[in-house]
Amino acid sequence: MFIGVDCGTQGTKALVIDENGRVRGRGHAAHSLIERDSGAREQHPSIWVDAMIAAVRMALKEAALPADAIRCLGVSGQQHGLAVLDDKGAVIRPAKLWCDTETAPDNERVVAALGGPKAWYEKLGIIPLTGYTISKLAFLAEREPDNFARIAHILLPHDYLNHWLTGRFVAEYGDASGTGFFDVRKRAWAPEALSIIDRNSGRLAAALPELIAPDAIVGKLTPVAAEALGLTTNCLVAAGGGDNMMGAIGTGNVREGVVTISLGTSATVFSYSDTPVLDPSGAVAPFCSSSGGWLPLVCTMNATNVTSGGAHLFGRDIGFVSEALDATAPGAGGITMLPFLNGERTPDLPTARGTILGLSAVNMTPENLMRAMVEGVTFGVLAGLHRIRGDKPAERVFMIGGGARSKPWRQMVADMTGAEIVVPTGDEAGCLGAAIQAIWAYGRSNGAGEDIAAIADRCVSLDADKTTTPALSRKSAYDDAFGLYRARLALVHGVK
Ligand SMILES: Nc1ncnc2c1ncn2[C@@H]1O[C@H](COP(=O)(O)OP(=O)(O)O)[C@@H](O)[C@H]1O
Ligand SMILES: O=C(CO)[C@@H](O)[C@H](O)COP(=O)(O)O
Repeated sequence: MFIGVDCGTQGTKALVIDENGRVRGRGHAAHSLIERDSGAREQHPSIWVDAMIAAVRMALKEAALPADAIRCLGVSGQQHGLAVLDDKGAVIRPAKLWCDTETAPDNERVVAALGGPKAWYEKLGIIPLTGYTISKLAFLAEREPDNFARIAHILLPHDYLNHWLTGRFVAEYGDASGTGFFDVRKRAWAPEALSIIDRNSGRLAAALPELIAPDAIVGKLTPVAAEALGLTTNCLVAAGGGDNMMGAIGTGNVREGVVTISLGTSATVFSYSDTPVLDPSGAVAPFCSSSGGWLPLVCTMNATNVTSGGAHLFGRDIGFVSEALDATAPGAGGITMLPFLNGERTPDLPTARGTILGLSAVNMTPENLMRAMVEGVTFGVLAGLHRIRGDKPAERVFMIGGGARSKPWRQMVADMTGAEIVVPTGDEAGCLGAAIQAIWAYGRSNGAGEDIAAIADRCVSLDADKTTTPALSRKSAYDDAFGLYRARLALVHGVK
């Protein structure tokens, strides 16, 4: 038996599976979020640990297995967050998250310091956008010098959890490729990027965790971790990775041609590649996969935070998202929402805020407004899909994340993209991917040579009830609404 844990923005999920991917138990615990008007979005790493313990214990209880049945555990984590520890291993301050836009001026400074976007593209293959880890380090150097001076360890969220589980400081390529101090072509740390932040960059370079391969074992659970989780110290911990990298594995997106859309707090679109995919515009993130290749990805910062916020605003629960979509027609009666509540990464508008356009006395209903929020989020995904696929339409797309639970939202994505939408069974693709990677790493540690694609083929199955066929009759209404969205985006923000 294997466990996959996914530390997302709004909560931690856990899944116990057998070696064929059959789900034996599941658990969940919510996270709180520190939000400030400045664009700050932060979480204390201790809440990730507490939520992981609660989610794993819940999943184990449902699985009703003895503690020693679990061979290996893998952790998937929200990307880009910065956890900094001092030389005693204590957390210095709350982690700034992937959706933190307070660091927008720091990112501008970082990009300029190496010679601008073109120089970044040529030297490291990546152009930092607000949200990547490097601007968070620059923020600490500039605005919190006392905290900055104490940094002895730099960790991403899943690295922090791996450290708590095993005592080791390690990172793997996929998640590390989203830091901005990583050379995505060479798959190695890039200390020259750290020298932008601190002339004494040797100190920061020494604070980086050791890089390990995605099929490596980090170590065994420490006695403290084993006791807290209800497992034994024989349980191994796999490398884990960023949540999109694990979502890729959990949808079999480990070979070319597969496309995945994730509707979590963020929305992402990604598709595996055997070779680096580098974008001189910076809009497609040139990340590495956690299965041995690369994972070009487009991320928008505003997805289910917008839709759940909307439902809350109307005094309703999350079911209102589906109800409103069922009650209204494509185009939301002419209302467009530019949903940039957190500022936005794609398009690159970190200091933007949300806008609603096209209201009239007739169309201004809670249902139309809710639909405009969902459409605004989904148009961002559609634009991302076009960037990833160019003019090659996708015939089939995996949809994952909390938003994939909504039937009419799945239909909307099918209708807009013209693709058949499929959803993996088990509901939690990030957890499933982490557990599949754990099977892979456990096998390797025992001398087995099974390929990750073969394990994914065995473990990923489709939830037949959720397969959704596009309705061509709605396509032109969505094309018109997308045209209006783009025109209004250009009008308000001057971008295409
Ligand atoms: N049936 C549903 N319809 C629409 N949205 C949903 C539904 N179920 C869950 N969600 C949304 O999914 C969110 C959680 O998604 P998840 O992928 O777990 O996010 P994260 O990984 O960022 O924490 C919830 O906060 C909620 O907004
Ligand atoms: O920043 C990115 C990807 O580059 C986000 O996708 C985060 O990884 C957060 O994921 P969710 O909490 O939305 O799953």
